[in-house]
Amino acid sequence: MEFYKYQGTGNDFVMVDNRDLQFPKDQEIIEKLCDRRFGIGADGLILLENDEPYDFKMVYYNSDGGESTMCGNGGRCLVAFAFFLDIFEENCTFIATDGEHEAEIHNGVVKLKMIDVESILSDAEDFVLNTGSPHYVKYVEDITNYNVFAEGNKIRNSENYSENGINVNFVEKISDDEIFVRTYERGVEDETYSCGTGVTASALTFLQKGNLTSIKVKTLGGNLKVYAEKNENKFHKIWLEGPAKQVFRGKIDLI
Ligand SMILES: N[C@H](CCC[C@H](N)C(=O)O)C(=O)O
Repeated sequence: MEFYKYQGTGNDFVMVDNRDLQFPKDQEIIEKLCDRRFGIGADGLILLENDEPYDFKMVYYNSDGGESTMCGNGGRCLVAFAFFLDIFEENCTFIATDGEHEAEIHNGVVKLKMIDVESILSDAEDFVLNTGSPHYVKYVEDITNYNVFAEGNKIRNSENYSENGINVNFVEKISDDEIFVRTYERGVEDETYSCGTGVTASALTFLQKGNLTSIKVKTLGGNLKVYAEKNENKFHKIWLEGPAKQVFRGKIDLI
């Protein structure tokens, strides 16, 4: 099987052109392909499929092999992959588990439209919202020394969230228009170098307090930007922008 490896600010994915629908959608095979010792190694695996009238369809799996909800960085990488395959020229639309998305690519930077966010809930001083995947957002001090794995694992497996899981984002304000986000990801069950839907969720909790319509977001794997328009406590016209790169391509036997 031919595959491509992409990364979007360090969140990395095995990409497969599955327009012939030949890929075996088997949890053990996908988990093995994502294994960093016994397989290709990735945070997730993404299938590109056909789905008229859209330019393509996104099917996303976490590295535990389970099919999951929307992946923002994966969506950006899939747009770059579809562009590489000459599926579209500059702008595209695709369908994913959370609905349809528009996107554009310029010089390796992908701008992806995210779904509208109807509400931001509170859990004590923290926030809970869904940006295509479920996210918990907690503001902390000294984020570079914060124990993201231990604290993220605790919240993800706590009574309120253990059944369906949740991605846990830790945020520190850097300036009036920049935050730093680190994320413990559901289905990877570890910290990833960035999480697109998590960066989006974190950005919205920051934007809800002021009048900004965009914010810069630093992650371990690189820098992103989030644009959003507020309408009371709802957000729309939400865009996630950042680089998406093809790292290598290869062939692998699936058995
Ligand atoms: N692990 C997430 C999906 C991928 C999210 C992340 N990689 C992103 O870029 O949004 C979940 O199961 O909810």
